[in-house]
Order: sequence, then structure tokens, then C-alpha cells
Amino acid sequence: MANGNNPFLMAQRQVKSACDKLGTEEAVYEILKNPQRVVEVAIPVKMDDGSVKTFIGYRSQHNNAVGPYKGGLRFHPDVNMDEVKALSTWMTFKCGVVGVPYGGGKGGVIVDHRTLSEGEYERLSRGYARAIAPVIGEKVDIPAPDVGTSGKVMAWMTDEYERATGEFAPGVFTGKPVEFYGSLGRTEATGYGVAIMARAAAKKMHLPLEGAKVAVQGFGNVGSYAALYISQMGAKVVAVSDSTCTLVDEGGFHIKSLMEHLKNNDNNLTGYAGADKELHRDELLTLDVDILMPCALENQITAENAHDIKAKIISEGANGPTTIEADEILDERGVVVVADILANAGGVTVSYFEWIQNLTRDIWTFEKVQEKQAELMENAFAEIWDLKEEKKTNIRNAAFMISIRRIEQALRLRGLI
Ligand SMILES: NC(=O)c1ccc[n+]([C@@H]2O[C@H](COP(=O)([O-])OP(=O)(O)OC[C@H]3O[C@@H](n4cnc5c(N)ncnc54)[C@H](O)[C@@H]3O)[C@@H](O)[C@H]2O)c1
Repeated sequence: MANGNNPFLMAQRQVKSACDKLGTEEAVYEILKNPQRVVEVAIPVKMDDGSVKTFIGYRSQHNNAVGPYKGGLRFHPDVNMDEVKALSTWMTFKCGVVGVPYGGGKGGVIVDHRTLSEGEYERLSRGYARAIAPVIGEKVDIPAPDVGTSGKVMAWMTDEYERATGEFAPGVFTGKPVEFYGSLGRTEATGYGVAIMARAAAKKMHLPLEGAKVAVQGFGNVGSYAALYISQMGAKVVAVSDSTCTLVDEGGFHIKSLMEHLKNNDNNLTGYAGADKELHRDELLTLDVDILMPCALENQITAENAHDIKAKIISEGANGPTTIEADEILDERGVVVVADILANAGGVTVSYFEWIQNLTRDIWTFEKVQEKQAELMENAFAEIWDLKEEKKTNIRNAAFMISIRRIEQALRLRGLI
């Protein structure tokens, strides 16, 4: 891997630059530049044909000054130690942005799980949970789903961890099925947060949400709920896209009908009868709208298309949808970008609520979860907006700064700096 593309070196650079901008003492970067612990595990799995195959997995624990490590588990062929280290670093900052009492963690296994049978998938998941059981725990490190894992996998892993330790510990993994110690509102949480953040930005910019035109790139878990909630807040979702196409409806889509269409159409938007027109998927980003929600992949808004974006507000549902060069162009053009580490922090926020419910053996209503999520994210937005104004910077930089301040304070109070 060329150094320029190494995600861990990139994460280190971002931390350094935020520390420099804040003028923190050198010890802060010295501590935050590396994860505190990275574990590599070899997981032998008995395959259906009787052979044994060993899979390699990792768990990176970046920093626990603020609280237990927290972050997803990725099952993907491209997983590697540097990627896991980078993702755990970013998780420390995402948790710090919304002020949930966690540090960053991330794990993964090098595997294409689609090549496994259900039984092999379960044995691998259980094997990984057993392998990392000595370094995780309800108050130590709390993994969650990511690419290639799901609520079902979290249930297997929780069961395996409990067998390994002999403890009842439902809070050791989050993102579990609602029927198995999961939280109501978790499925909707990330998209709901993306909509709340767009609403908060619109208010600051005196843009009435009623009738505001919205385009949503990526109509998956995050995008579909972001679209649903922003339309319930009064905006008009006039364009949505997925990997198959962009659909446009100037009158505003009925989002639940679109979600229904996906269920009956192999999860693809194409062919939806209620649209005015169907365009190429990449045409969505530059449509004439007020709010853009990129909820698909990284590196979608680039130096090539940033000049042509018409939206006044971008609320980033995806991780890393805007390149550094595009960010600068959007900044110059006065487009307000609600950065991913704030806009998509609804997922980790409701994971935190799931954990609280597990530890206290409580069950919250859907309304309580959403109310508390909105309160926490709106407060985080207000704090970050004020710092952005004070430091004359953008939301992304201000979000990193808030996070570093929190971690620095915890490091100082612990006597580590
Ligand atoms: N699910 C969460 O809780 C969560 C939390 C934080 C961040 N994220 C991030 O949000 C993004 C989306 O995650 P998700 O869980 O919704 O995934 P998902 O797989 O449910 O949805 C992704 C959607 O993007 C579409 N897509 C793929 N390529 C596209 C392209 N080139 N143009 C337009 N659409 C395209 C897919 O067709 C799909 O509709 C990812 O970057 C993920 O890391 C997700």
C-alpha cells in the first residue's frame, strides 16, 4: 500500500493537524497518534467440507481516556491492520463529538462472508468473539456491527462471549436485534441523525425547511431513513439515487412507497413508477436542490464536481463522502457541510442508549430513544457551530477540536499529561 493511501497515516495526519490548530501540548498528539492496543487473532474454522481454514482478525483499541473502547466489526476481504487502526482512531473522535463516554475501537476479519455457508459464518463469528473475549467486556470494549456483520452476528457473539466468561453480559456488543437486548430506534438512528443535523444547519442559515428541496445519494439504511425523516420535517425529497439510477420527482417523493418498492424490486430503485424521470446515478449530486445528503460511499464529492453542487447545505450520512480538495472548494463557496463525524453519529449515539438499557436492565420506548438522540445531537451541533464561528473555521475542523478538547481534559484529569 502506498503511504499516500494508508488510512492510518491519514488518520494520524488529521489528529496532528487538529492538535496543532487547537494548540494542544505535544503530549496529546504523542498519546493519540497510536492505538493503545492492537490484537491480531487467528481463528480456525471447521468448514462444511470437513477441512479447517484459519481466518485472521484484529481488534484495535485506540484510546479509553473518556470511556470504554467502542466501534464496529468489519468482515471484508480488504480488512488489514492499518485500516482497523485508522477506523479505531476515527471512532475516538466520533464519540468525542457527541460526548458519549466512549473511546474508539474497531475490529475486523479478513473474509468475504458471502462465500461462507450460514454455519461457517456463525462458527467464524463465534470463533472471533472467543478469540477477543479476553480483551473486551461490557465496561472494557464494546463492539458493534459494520460492513459484513449485522444484528444476527452480534447475537451470536454475545452468546459466545457469555459462554466464554460465564457472565450474563448483554451490553458487551451493541446493534443487537431488538428481540435480543437491542434498542428500539437503532435501525433508524443514523438516518434520523442526518436529518436532524440538516434541520439544525437550515435553521442557522435561515433556510425554511418547509418545502426545501432535498437530494439523497444512496437509498440504503442511512439514506432511506434520512429521506423519510427530512420529509416528515416538511422538506421535499425531489431526488434519490442508488447504485442503479437517480430518480427525480419535482413534487417530492412519498418515501414509504419508495421503501416498499425496494422490497419488491431486489432492493433497487430503478423502475419506480412514481418518478418523473430516471437519470444516471451520478447526476444526483449536482441537481438544483437546497440540501444534499450523501449517504452512499466515500469520495463522492470531489474537486471535479464540487464547483457544480447547487445545495447550500450538505449533511454527510456516509463516512468520508467529501474529499479534502472538495471540502476546500465548498468552504470557499460558502456551502455548509455538516461533517460525517457529527452528521452520522446517530448510530453510535443510539448504541450508547442500547448499552445503558443493557446495563440498567431497562427498556426504553422508541419515542424516548429518538427524543434523547435529537437532544444529544442538537446540543453537539450547537456547541460545534459556536466553536466554528469563534475559530472562523468549518464544522469538520470544529468537530475534531471539540473532541480533542474532551480527550485532552480526560487525559489531564487522569494525570497522563
Ligand atoms: N448504517 C449505519 O448505522 C451507519 C453509521 C455511520 C455511517 N454509516 C455510513 O453510511 C454509508 C451508508 O451505509 P448504509 O448502512 O446505509 O449502507 P447500505 O448498504 O444500506 O446502503 C448504501 C446505499 O448506497 C447505494 N450506492 C452504492 N454506490 C452508489 C453510488 N455510486 N451512487 C449512489 N448510490 C450508491 C447502494 O445502492 C445502497 O442503496 C456508509 O458510508 C457507512 O459507512 C452507516
